[in-house]
Order: sequence, then C-alpha cells, then structure tokens
Amino acid sequence: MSIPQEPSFRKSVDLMFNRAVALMDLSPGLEEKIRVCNSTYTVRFGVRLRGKIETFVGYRSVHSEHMEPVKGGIRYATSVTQDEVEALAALMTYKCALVETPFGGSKGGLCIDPLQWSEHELEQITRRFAYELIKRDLINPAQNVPAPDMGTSEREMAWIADQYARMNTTDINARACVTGKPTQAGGIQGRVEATGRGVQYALREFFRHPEDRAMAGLSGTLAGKRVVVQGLGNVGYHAAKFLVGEDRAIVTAIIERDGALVRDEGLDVEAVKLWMNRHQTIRGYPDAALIEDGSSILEKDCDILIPAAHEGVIHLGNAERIRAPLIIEAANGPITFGADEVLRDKGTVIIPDMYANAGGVTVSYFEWVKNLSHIRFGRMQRRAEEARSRLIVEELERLSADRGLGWELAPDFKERFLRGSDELELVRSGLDDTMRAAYQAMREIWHARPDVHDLRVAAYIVAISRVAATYRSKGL
Ligand SMILES: NC(=O)c1ccc[n+]([C@@H]2O[C@H](COP(=O)([O-])OP(=O)(O)OC[C@H]3O[C@@H](n4cnc5c(N)ncnc54)[C@H](O)[C@@H]3O)[C@@H](O)[C@H]2O)c1
Repeated sequence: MSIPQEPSFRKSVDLMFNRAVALMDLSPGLEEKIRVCNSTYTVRFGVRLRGKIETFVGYRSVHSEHMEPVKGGIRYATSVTQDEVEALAALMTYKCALVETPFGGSKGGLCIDPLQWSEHELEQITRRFAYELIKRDLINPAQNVPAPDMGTSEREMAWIADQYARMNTTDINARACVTGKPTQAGGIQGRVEATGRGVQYALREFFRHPEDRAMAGLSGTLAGKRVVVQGLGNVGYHAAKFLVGEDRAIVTAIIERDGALVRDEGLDVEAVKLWMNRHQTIRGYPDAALIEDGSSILEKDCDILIPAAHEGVIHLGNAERIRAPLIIEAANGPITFGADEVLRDKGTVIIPDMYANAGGVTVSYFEWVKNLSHIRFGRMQRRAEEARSRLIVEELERLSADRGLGWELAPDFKERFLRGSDELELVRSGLDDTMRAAYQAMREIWHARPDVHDLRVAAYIVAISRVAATYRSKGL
C-alpha cells in the first residue's frame, strides 16, 4: 500500500512547534530564533580500510545555544541525513528545557551501517570522526557534549573520550567531553539503562493520575497491561525489561527490523534479547509466533504501544488502524505530524518523545556533573548517612527492648537501610524526581488550558517558554 507523502522529519518537528507557539505570546522574531537550527557542520573524511580509502559522511548540528554546552547523541545509521540530524537537534533543545538540564540542543550522525564493520574498523572510523569534530569544538566539555544514540553505545563514547583526551592533554575536565561512557572510563552507574528507565518512570507517573489514565480509557496500574514494543535496542529492551520485571506488565509483541515476535501470554524479554545478541536476528526464536511484516504489529490490539526504534513509523498510512489507546514515544519522532493529528482525533493519548525519552539526557547531565566535580556521587555523604541510619535502628531496637514490644526489623531491610545510598540509587532517585516534575509541568497546562488538547502541545509550551525566558534574559 502506498503511504501518502508527508513532510520531512525536520518539517514535522517545526509543524509541531508551530502548533504550540500559535497558543503562546511570543514575538515573531523570538519565535523564529528558537525554531531555526543555528548551524550544521558536514564532514566527509577518509579512512584506509581493507586496503582502500573509504569515505564517510557525518554531521553535527547545533540547534540552540541559549545554554552551553549543547547536548545530543551521535547516531550511526545508513539513514542519517542533515534533515534528520537537525530534527533530532531541535528535539534535544526542547527536551533539555522540559527536564531542566542546563544544555542547548545538538545532535550528530554518521552515515554508516555499523554491522558491516569489525570492532577495530569501527574504532578507526569513530576516532577519525571524533577528531574532525574535536578540531572544531563540536566535541568539548564546555561547548558540545555528545552521548550514545541509535547504533552507538558506551564503546564508541569511550573511544571519543580517549580521542579528546589525546588531543587535549592539559584539559582536566576532558572526561566531561562526552557522556554515556563505561563506568571505568568516567561514566556513571545507571546511564546504560537510563532512557528505558525513564520510559518506565514516565508510565508510572502517568498511571498515578486517574483522570489521565481515564483519558486513554485505562484503569488500575501497569500490572497486567499488554505492551507492544518496537525496537529491542538499548531503549526498548530496558523499558520492556523493567515494565515486565518490576511493574508486572506483559509484553505481547516485539517488533524488530526483520519481523515481529508475538505471544499473547507474554514474551520472555530477556530470552528474546539473548537470542538477538547471539543470532543478530529475532528469526528462529522458539517460544513465539514470527510475523514477517513486523510493522503491521504496530496495529495490534494492546494497552500501551512503545515505539523505540526509528522516526516516522506511525504515519498517515497506518495511523487510523493503530489500536493502542496509549502510545509512549520512546524513540524520537516515531509519529509524523499528520499521524499525530489523526491519533488525537481518535482520542489516543500520546506521551511525547521530548518527555518520554528524556531519561538519557537527564542521567547524562548527572554524568557530566560527576566528571566536572571529579567525585563519585555518594562518596562524601555515604558514611554520614550510614551513621544516621544506625542511630535510628539502635533507637528503635532500644525502644522495642525497653517496652517489651518485640519489634524486629527484617534483616534485608536493616541491611539496606544501614548501607546508605550508593551512586545507582542516587541516579535513579534523581531521574525519578526529574520525570515526575516534568510530567507535572506538562500536565498542569494540559488540564488547565482549554485550548491545549494533548501532552505534546503542553510539552512544547513548557519547553519553548523556558528557552524564550533564557533568550530574553540574555537581552535578545
Ligand atoms: N540511547 C539513548 O540513550 C536514547 C536517548 C533518547 C532517545 N533515544 C532514541 O531511541 C530510539 C532508539 O535508540 P536506541 O539507542 O535504543 O538504539 P539501538 O540502536 O540500541 O536500538 C534500536 C533497535 O531498533 C531496531 N530497529 C531499527 N529499525 C527498526 C525498524 N524499522 N523496525 C523495528 N525495529 C527497528 C534495531 O534493530 C535495534 O534493535 C532512537 O529514536 C533514539 O534517538 C535513544
């Protein structure tokens, strides 16, 4: 079936922006300043591989420098284009403003199929790409700080950090030039899981509000909710794993590039991931039905749809047939502008990307702060916390003994309480707090303003107001 022609990803983001600013009181000049992408650097570089010179094309786009450094991931995919990178950079500006991380928006991309190259070759390519960006301050702890995105992970971030350190031997803050690093290379606990964890916290927050659940025709908690996930990569896998393991949701389908696995009683997410890691495909997985046309499963009856792969997967060609009453955009831009309108008219509730996947940049912010402060979270206060907890435990035990109450703390509770918070706990609590606060900010506008009909417009209004306030305070 042919899919109707739709605006590009970049245009789609602009149209969503326009829908929000039409409800705001911004001067046209400031509105335009916020909308436009400040700059995009295109680089073509050669690397000698397998006996010949291969040329690669990469981009680093800076959407807004109202705050610096600017922040945004680096994507490795054959589909990378300037349009895509600029759209993603714009979303980063709004996302950072919404979750109050003090960054402007940026994004990078390299046009490459990472699966075609060995690890050693990818390291050579990454180091060369990083060299080109570092030379132009497009990777720099004070100016532009990348992170992982589709097709990249901790591994690439470690290479980038090392490349920067080699080129800037006297920069004491070198490690803060990139986030999403392995912990042994200056990363932070909880960064790998952060975006999926944020999706879980966003859903938990949504389900805390009975009126919001009711808008999607849902009730109760996440337990037993049927979830369809598209993309079992970093974001989709962690979201699915936590929702099943900790909230007792049921993942009834996983859509990947080579088909979909369906099992109405619930898939074993861990087993599917293990299979994918081993075979580079979901095909052949024994405990589920394989559907060849994976994207048709986006239309499967379920309670929550989590697109966590790519932009533009819900479009004018399938929006009408999407049956999920609640969609949480774990990926960036999975719903086109046109599809967004169709879904809104149908009453589908959409938790928008700029909020839903903000867990990554939130924990990246914690990592950046950790690198600049040169100390692990929890290191200074852990013993003090432990001493205070011990006082409470001793007092409880004394009271119980004095009054013959026979109280006894469960040993595992006592052990945890006495241990104090470690870095992972601090990161998770900071992320949870951030996701709750940002949801409240969107929700207030969603419910208070009769002209705001969905969470996406509310999110844009919060974000744009904050960016505008920063520009105004600079005298613009
Ligand atoms: N990694 C992060 O911290 C982060 C943060 C914010 C937003 N995001 C967004 O989340 C999305 C996924 O990123 P990721 O880091 O998980 O990437 P990833 O590369 O780890 O995983 C992507 C997964 O999607 C699958 N996939 C690709 N195209 C597909 C298709 N057409 N249909 C079904 N499956 C497909 C891939 O096989 C892979 O398993 C992207 O939109 C990215 O911009 C990622």
